Amino acid sequence: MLDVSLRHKFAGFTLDAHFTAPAGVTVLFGRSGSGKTTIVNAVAGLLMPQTGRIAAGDWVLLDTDRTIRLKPHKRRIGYVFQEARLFPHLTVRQNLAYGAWFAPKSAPRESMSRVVEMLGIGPLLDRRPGALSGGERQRVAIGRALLSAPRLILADEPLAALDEARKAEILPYFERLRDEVSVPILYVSHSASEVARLATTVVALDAGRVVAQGPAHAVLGDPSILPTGARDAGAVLTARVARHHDDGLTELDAGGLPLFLPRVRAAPEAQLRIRIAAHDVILSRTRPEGLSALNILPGTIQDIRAGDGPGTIVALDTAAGRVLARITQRSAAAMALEVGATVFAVVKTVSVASGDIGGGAKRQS
Ligand SMILES: Nc1ncnc2c1ncn2[C@@H]1O[C@H](COP(=O)(O)OP(=O)(O)OP(=O)(O)O)[C@@H](O)[C@H]1O
Repeated sequence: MLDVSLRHKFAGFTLDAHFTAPAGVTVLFGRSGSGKTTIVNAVAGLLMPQTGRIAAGDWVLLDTDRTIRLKPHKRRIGYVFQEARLFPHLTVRQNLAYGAWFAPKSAPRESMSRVVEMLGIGPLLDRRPGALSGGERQRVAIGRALLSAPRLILADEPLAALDEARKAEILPYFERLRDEVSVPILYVSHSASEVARLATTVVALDAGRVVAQGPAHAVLGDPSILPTGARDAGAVLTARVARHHDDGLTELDAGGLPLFLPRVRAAPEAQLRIRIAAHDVILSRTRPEGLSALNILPGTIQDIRAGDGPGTIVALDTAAGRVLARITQRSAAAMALEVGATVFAVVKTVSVASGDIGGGAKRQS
């Protein structure tokens, strides 16, 4: 468990952030300038906040009241940056061993063989970084961080420099880390898809303050938060793979409701997390018929939030979970939508991007 409490003033910007990161992935999520990097720098020890306390369990990194200020290299943090920053003259095996070299000898740590297996880097061990793809390099960097016996892993936009294919390659490894490693992971992102797939906990930031923190489905499903704006709005559902159909569709069971997606590579019974973008959802007052869309989720409206423009976000609770819909204020008025009303959310099967479907997530309540 990581506890962070920070206050720091720059000219024109005040950071006043307090949050707790339990096991799993805690994503610092907010638009540019909201304070993510300032927090990361304070946790890393590169910025000395005017007041603050940072502790990973009983390991105190900073406590300005008690004048505890550990130097960056003493903080026992495993870093994963945008670029892998491996030593080019060392093999993958030697780069991994370098991480372990700095771990205190008595510290509990992951074994090299487990880390190699978890990240699928066995075949790469004798290569040098120059002979690896960007995604492979990043997996090695994650391994190096894990082998340093960290109290905390700090991942600062680790996918930002990768193209979509490479992101898709790395995300499952972060999912495994989240589900199989007990070290808390503090992960910075401004990508709603990444947050939806990875976050155990979301810390939403705005102008230096934490505006919400909690499980991903609760924070992303709250239309009053929207850390990166209404365009990015989208709720997260958890569902189980029911069966694969011959016509290329996968049928999920989402709280008893069937949800059809283009073929998902996951075994029957696997638990998935699915982000449904709010702009891909259509609302209807009556159950639609004669429609090409396969997914129709009945629900009850919980909240209606008009934006600055012509749009409005409608939040509804369905048996599958919270769904957000972004529609025009004109439509909301024409349909006389109100809290408590029953509506049907229509989600096109092909609109759910493969990057928005993640594996292994246990729903936190
Ligand atoms: N050393 C500094 N001196 C003065 N102001 C600073 C300093 N560092 C950051 N700031 C200001 O603090 C605010 C938060 O910046 P920060 O880099 O933490 O945001 P961010 O959420 O990480 O943004 P991005 O996603 O663009 O990296 C910004 O307004 C920035 O200009």
